[in-house]
Amino acid sequence: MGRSGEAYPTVVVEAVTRTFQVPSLEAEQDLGPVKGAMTRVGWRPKVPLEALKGVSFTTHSGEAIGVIGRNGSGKSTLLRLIAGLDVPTSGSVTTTSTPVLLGVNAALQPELSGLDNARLGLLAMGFTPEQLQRTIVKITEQADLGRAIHRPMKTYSSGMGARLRFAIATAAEPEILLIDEALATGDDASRERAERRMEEIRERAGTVLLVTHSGKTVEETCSRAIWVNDGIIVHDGPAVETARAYRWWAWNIAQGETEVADRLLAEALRGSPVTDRRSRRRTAVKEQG
Ligand SMILES: Nc1ncnc2c1ncn2[C@@H]1O[C@H](COP(=O)(O)OP(=O)(O)OP(=O)(O)O)[C@@H](O)[C@H]1O
Repeated sequence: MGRSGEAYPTVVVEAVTRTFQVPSLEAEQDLGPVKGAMTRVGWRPKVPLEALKGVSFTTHSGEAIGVIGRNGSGKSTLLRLIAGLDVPTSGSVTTTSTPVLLGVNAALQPELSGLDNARLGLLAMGFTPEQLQRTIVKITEQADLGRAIHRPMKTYSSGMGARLRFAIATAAEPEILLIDEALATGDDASRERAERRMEEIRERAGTVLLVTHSGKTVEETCSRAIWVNDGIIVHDGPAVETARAYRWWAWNIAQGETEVADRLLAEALRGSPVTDRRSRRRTAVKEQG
């Protein structure tokens, strides 16, 4: 929120598309008799892959927004575009300040200790030596790795690495924090600490965008959620409502109930509330009993 307490826009995504040109064996089949000659000279036919097909939304100060969707739906591509690590094929992304992207693969050095990685991370983010001293203490507390902070990062479990990355990225107190699945690997205690930290960032009028497959994480940590499927936004609304609609759809996919899933997707796209018929049936049975 601004000084007046009003929420203000922090990220504006307008009609964004992103098309990748990807080599495809399928396209090679279509070449017919010239296929052998063409591929022998090292040429590989490419097909366009539309990872994002016209996505628009605006985030505001003080919002924590979950971006949910199944594998390959376009979530990470969207986050990379907002971070400025990639450019849209068409459309635009505008941000009020430089976002900090915290990814599971954030570039930390496996041979260096957690502490040295934290120092390097802060220097890369432009911290002065005095600021660095103060912030290192905060990172050590947030990561809560005990003496392991002095060990090389290559000896860390994936959850320990995730905790350190989260602590480094949030120490910068960014106005816009982008998190790609980093909370998924932590245990309950570290997830709670991470959630508290996200809450602090929101309270300082920051915006947090969290990419995840987990509808549950979104319900627990976010105020709003954007459900992305096949490069388009299916639903953008309150976190609990959107995450439940997504989870119910994903459950039906997992059960092989594709017709129900297709109907739910169509309803969500139309903006109508997605009915959880399963829970309604259970309630009815309970009432009868
Ligand atoms: N650099 C790239 N080159 C070619 N195709 C890409 C590239 N990055 C992403 N894609 C494709 O774009 C689509 C969306 O990928 P993206 O990584 O954004 O999905 P996601 O929703 O984050 O998936 P996941 O949940 O599995 O991480 C996928 O079909 C993927 O194969």
